[in-house]
Amino acid sequence: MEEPRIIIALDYPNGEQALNLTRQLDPARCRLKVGKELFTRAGPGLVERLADQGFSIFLDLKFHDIPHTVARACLAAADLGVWMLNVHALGGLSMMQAAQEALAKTSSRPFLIAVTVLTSMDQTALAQIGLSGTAEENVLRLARLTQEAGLDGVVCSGQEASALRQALGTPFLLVTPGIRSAGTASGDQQRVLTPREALSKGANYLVIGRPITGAPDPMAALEGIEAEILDF
Ligand SMILES: O=c1ccn([C@@H]2O[C@H](COP(=O)(O)O)[C@@H](O)[C@H]2O)c(=O)[nH]1
Repeated sequence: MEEPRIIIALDYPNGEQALNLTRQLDPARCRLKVGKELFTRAGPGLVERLADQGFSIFLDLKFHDIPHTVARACLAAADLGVWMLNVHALGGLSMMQAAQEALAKTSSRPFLIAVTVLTSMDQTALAQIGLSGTAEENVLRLARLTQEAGLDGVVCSGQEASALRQALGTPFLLVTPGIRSAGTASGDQQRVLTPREALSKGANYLVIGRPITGAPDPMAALEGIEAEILDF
């Protein structure tokens, strides 16, 4: 079996609802993302439990604080046995370097990536926080900084994937939320792309939440997305 490209965002209000889905999943088929809601509700125990079951866990807590605090938080996350974790690139070069250096000393180092510009933000939202330029220009600048800090990749939208792949080369991971199949509701996501488009532009992983977790039949929704990207 190919390495799983789909990372299911387990954005549930409690551990039981998350486990109801994961009981039906095979770690060879998909990876899982635990974000702020589920982590705050269910705690690190659930993360360890899912990792012990063989799932690759992306702990999406988007650390953004002073370098010392972020480095310590990354160590705590790595101790949970996660596959991937992240920080905000807007925390700056020193913060990302501190996180990277802390994790370099761990025995089974998780991938460390940085969020560039949230996929829920469009040009207007960027201007509101004082960032000029297009989303792609901002994503590219922050991704270059992330690479300079020695991280493994970034979170970006599929829309920026080609430009990043061209500018930053192959080993750099591109993890893309804002994935919506044609005709699916975008919700609060502004920079969206279909699963096929994101992969064809160079994304390594697709982060997909509500299109699966909010579907009447989540397993059927997952199968539909898998069918869309069968040849990748
Ligand atoms: O820029 C970002 C960074 C993280 N996310 C997270 O991905 C999922 C997407 O969920 P959907 O339901 O498929 O929209 C969610 O957990 C976000 O916290 C993101 O969307 N954009």
